[in-house]
Amino acid sequence: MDGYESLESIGSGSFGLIRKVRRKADGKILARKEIDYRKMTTKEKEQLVAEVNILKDLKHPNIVQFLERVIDREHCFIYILMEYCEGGDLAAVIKRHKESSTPIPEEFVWNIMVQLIMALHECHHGTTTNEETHQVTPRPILHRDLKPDNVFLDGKHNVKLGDFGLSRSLTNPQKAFAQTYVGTPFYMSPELIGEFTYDAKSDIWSLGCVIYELCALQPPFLADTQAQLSARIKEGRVQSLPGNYTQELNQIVKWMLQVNVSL
Ligand SMILES: CNC(=O)c1c(C)[nH]c(/C=C2\C(=O)Nc3ccc(Cl)cc32)c1C
Repeated sequence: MDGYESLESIGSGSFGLIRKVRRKADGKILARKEIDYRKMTTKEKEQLVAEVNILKDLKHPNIVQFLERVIDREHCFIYILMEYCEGGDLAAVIKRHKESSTPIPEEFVWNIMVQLIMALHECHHGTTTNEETHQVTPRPILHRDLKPDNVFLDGKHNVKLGDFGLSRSLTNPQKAFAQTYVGTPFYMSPELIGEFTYDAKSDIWSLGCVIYELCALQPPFLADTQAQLSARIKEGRVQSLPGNYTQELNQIVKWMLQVNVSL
């Protein structure tokens, strides 16, 4: 990694820490995920390969841009260079507003929601084009771990969906078929609890949880145990947003958190 100057650590992602770095050639600031693969299981290494293959195929203004992957075999490290998001993650935004007891402005919530819908549309309905044949193929990708910690902000209020460490590419786009579920329990969708399967609707459910949390400054479903949380999620009873948010926003969140919706 001689071409980069290491700066401070800025967080942790799937498999490793995230560090701010400066590219020596042009001074550009980037984010670098640093992964020590000595301790990784075979399955984790496969998951990491899948993450890189998914990330490098995704080019969209609302998805963190992958730049390059570097393998340091001498020290058993893999480095993933990605765009820097100076605004940090949404979890920190929620924490700041919760600590100061100030609601997040509705305008900001709509802005986040629209941009995350664009990012998820690119994941779920994106395509790849073969350079030789120019054949266009659907390339459905499930994020599977959408949560405030995985949503980042650049310096211009642009929203960037990040950390595809648990994402999956659906090889057969006709079948929105199941994938084994992993991810953050608070944002687990009802279909996961039942059959532990995952499809595009589940990312929409997680989006509903993120938007709800931006407004209520806490997740829509809370419990002390996984069993209690699962029961509450399957029941699907969601409190309305705080009174300062409009009925329109309330309704959209309720639609995204509706149990047994078949798209
Ligand atoms: C306290 N840390 C931060 O404010 C922060 C900042 C300024 N940037 C980040 C994170 C990322 C960042 O800046 N670019 C990223 C690309 C991919 C992933 Cl998974 C994360 C990032 C974070 C967590």
